[in-house]
Order: sequence, then C-alpha cells, then structure tokens
Amino acid sequence: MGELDLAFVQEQEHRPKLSIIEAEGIPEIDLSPIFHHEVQDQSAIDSLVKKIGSACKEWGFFQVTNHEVPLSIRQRLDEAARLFFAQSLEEKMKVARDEITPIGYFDKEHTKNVRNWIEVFDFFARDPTLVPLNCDENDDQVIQWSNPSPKYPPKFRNIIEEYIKEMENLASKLLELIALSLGLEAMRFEEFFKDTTSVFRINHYPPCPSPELALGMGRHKDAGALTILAQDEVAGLEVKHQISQEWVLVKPTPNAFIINVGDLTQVWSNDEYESVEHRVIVNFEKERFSIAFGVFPAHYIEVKPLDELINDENPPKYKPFNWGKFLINKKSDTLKKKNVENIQIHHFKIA
Ligand SMILES: O=C(O)CCC(=O)C(=O)O
Ligand SMILES: [Fe+2]
Repeated sequence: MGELDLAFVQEQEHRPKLSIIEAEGIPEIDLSPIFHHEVQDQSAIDSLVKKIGSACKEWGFFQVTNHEVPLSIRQRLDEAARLFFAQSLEEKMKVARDEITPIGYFDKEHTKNVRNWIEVFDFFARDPTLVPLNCDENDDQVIQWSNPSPKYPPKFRNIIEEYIKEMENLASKLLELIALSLGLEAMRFEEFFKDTTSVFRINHYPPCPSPELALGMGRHKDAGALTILAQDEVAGLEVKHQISQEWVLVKPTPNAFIINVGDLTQVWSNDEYESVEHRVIVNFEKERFSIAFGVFPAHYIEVKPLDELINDENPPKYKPFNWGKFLINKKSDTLKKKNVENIQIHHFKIA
C-alpha cells in the first residue's frame, strides 16, 4: 500500500480523535468455573452467568481469561500469519478473493463504502460452506464456497484448522453462558449452528502514512452471533461506549480473547443485548495483527426474536429474515464502494 489514496479518507465526523480514551470499563471475565471441575460449583457458574449478562448489556463487549485455548496454538498462528503477509503481493494474490467467493486474501475491503487500511485472509470453518446463490428471496438455489490452500508458510492451513477447532469449542461454551444469562436453556442456540457458516479471519493493518484520516476498519457492527477476537500488543480496536457515546480504546491483555455480541444475538434477544459499534484505528509506525472468529449459523436459519423472550408486553421488534441472504449481502458490501446504504438489521425492524 502506498501513500493515502482518497478512497481511504473518512468523512470528518468519522476520523479518529488524536486524544485517545482507554477503556478501563470493558469487563474481564474469568472462565475457570466452567472448566476442570468434577463437581461443578453452581454458585461460581451462576455468578459467571450474571457477569456475562451485565457485560452484554452494558458494553456488548468483554474479555475472557482462563479460556483453555492453548497459548501455543495462538503463537503458531501468529507466526504463520506474519510470514504469510510478509510475502509479495503477487504471492498473496495467488490465494485472493474473487467476485464470487469472498474468501482468501483481500486488500481492497470497504466498510460503509470507504476503503479500509487493511489486508485480510478469510477462511471458513466448514469446507465447503453452503450459502445461497444470490440475494433474491424467491430463489432457493445454494452454492458451495471452498477454502484456499496457501502454499506458504508450510502447514498454514493445518494451523488455521486447529485454531478454528478451539474457537468452535469456546464459542459453544460462550453461547451456553449467554443463553443462560437470557434465562434460556443452556443449549438453546445449538441447533442454529449445525451447518455453520462461521468464518475465521486474519486482519493485518500495515503502518499508515495518514492515521488521522483513515481507519483500519471503519465503524461497523459484527453480523453474527458472537465474535471472538485475539489482538496483538499494538492497540487499535475502539468500542463505542453505550452511555457516553465516546470511542474508547480496548487495551490489549496478553492471551485474553475479546468477545462481542453481534447482530444475531441482538435480534434473538429482541434488543435485550445490542450489537455494539466498533472500529480500528491505525498507526504511523507500527503494523498490527488481529484474528477474528465470527460465529455464524447455517445459511437456512430464519432469524427472529426467540419465542421465549417475547410476550404481549414485549412483542417482537424484528421481522424474520434469512441468515444466508443477509450474509451474502454483507459480504458483497465489503467488495467495493457502492452508492447505496449497506444492509443492516434495522432494515428488518418492525416500526
Ligand atoms: O482488528 C480488530 O481489533 C477488530 C476487527 C473487527 O472488528 C472485525 O474483524 O470485525
Ligand atoms: Fe468487527
């Protein structure tokens, strides 16, 4: 990437602030009560569920520690990611995204029609992943998206697959805790994820000549049920604080994962939990890496507020919509600048 092209320049109101507020408030939650207990300590689990519930309500974001994902896997992936992105553009383009399949290497990503200062590598948890052929509501044809096999670094694919397994285990645990925090059965969400469309992604933010004008990733909300994010020691993620409406920086905690609830959790919970806006600022000197795992259901899932959470006083706030169509719409919005507003869950809101 060279000097800053106009395509990257954010409108004045969305440019990063020079004075940065660090988020002290993002709760750090210890997951040890759900691991390694022959006899489970119910009061420790109840208190964990409460903490998760308040974090989801107040922030939509929290960090988890003692999550049982081995540090060695994260380190091997980090090393491999650095080797992959250090290659020439020509090499990376051999596993590039194309117009049809939004997977592999991509360096022209857009958020809300502004280009991001980023290069990414996307990979699906299932190979192949089934998705609708197009956004047409009356067309039920399905296609397969298949993962690329980068030749370098050696074993890159295996390391990614190993990491994805860990993410899927952690995701199921977190979904159980979130279900309990909403007063639902622990396994309430499980059926949605049988044929998951979950996606793994490595984000690489190179140093940027004008970090005051561009963003690594423009303000957005994550589409899925949850995102599990590993960030390196270079800070950059900013979260919109619900109460003050200020952007606050999420300070890196070594070996923790940052969890945020996405649009689907917002709809399923009928707005009890909200998918919170976040963005990534870039750095003049330092590159930054993060690894995101988006927990997504099967393409055929009809998304709507859960029956148990609605009643006469709290009627459904969303019309049902199909996850697969929503997903491919979202993916096509990142491909290039469009002249229309990108798809959002509020388009399904019942007035
Ligand atoms: O790089 C980060 O810290 C956040 C990335 C992000 O928001 C995403 O991948 O959706
Ligand atoms: Fe995100």
